[in-house]
Amino acid sequence: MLVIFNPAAGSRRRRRLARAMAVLGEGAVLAETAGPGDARRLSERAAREGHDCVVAAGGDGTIAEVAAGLQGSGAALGILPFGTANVLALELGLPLTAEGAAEVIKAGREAMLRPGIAWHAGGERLFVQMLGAGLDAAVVQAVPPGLKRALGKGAYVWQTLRELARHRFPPLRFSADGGAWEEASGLIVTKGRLYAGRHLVAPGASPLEPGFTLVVQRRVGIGRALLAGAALPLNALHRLPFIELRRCAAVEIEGQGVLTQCDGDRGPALPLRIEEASHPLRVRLG
Ligand SMILES: Nc1ncnc2c1ncn2[C@@H]1O[C@H](COP(=O)(O)OP(=O)(O)OP(=O)(O)O)[C@@H](O)[C@H]1O
Repeated sequence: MLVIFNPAAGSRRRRRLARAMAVLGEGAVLAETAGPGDARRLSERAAREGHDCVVAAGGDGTIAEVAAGLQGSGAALGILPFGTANVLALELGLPLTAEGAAEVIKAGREAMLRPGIAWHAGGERLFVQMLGAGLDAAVVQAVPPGLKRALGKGAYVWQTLRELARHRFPPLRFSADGGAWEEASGLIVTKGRLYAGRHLVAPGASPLEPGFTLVVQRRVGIGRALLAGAALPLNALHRLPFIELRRCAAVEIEGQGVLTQCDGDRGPALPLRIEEASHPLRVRLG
């Protein structure tokens, strides 16, 4: 088993890693990332070398990179949720303690995770939880890493307020399952039901099921964005009249000057097409 550790994810990481490694025992080998892209390269190599399980020790961005490297290999994904938001771990009901998460990996029970793939001009990008286009992506791309380490999720709230002062809400266009093109101010394409931690955005959705839920934001300006920000922690975003939920199997998105985020990290430039990854992935679950 290879454990791929992102030392830049979350906070209080090394002590937690040591506790998890103690539970995983001598069969677990540790590798550390030095920057973006490393987790994918390391997991690809681990799968080629025949590791049966590759563990992502980090946040959703690290998990997505490890999952991308394991595509089609048959190796299982393990998760040590050491990130800031840890949305996938919350979604799957994994323990957030180092020891608890390591016990789950060791126990070996599994389910099939069904990631999404965004095809874009530069290639493909796998995501395990969601891709967002619009204001949330502008926030993700602008949040200073130091602030994220200091404030955790609070850094996103702070950055959203700063971003609202300058965001122009450029419109995007999307087409779901080959249907007519529609306009929106923002779009979340999510596999799961949670967003930015434990906040409910797509009731009933699961990253273990095929397909996506579109969280379509219509004609949003500063007022509606503030309303959405207030509704999110109350798990009431989907009840707002300018939010529409829709299930689909594939979606195309385009838009000038609209940014994207993938699992909480900088996403690819538009236009892009999102569909199901061709290979589901074994994931260790409690
Ligand atoms: N050694 C490193 N130094 C700096 N950045 C790194 C390093 N290794 C990986 N990264 C990058 O760190 C970024 C953030 O990682 P990750 O998403 O796992 O943590 P997080 O943002 O704290 O958690 P979450 O996504 O759950 O909020 C990823 O884009 C990853 O590519």
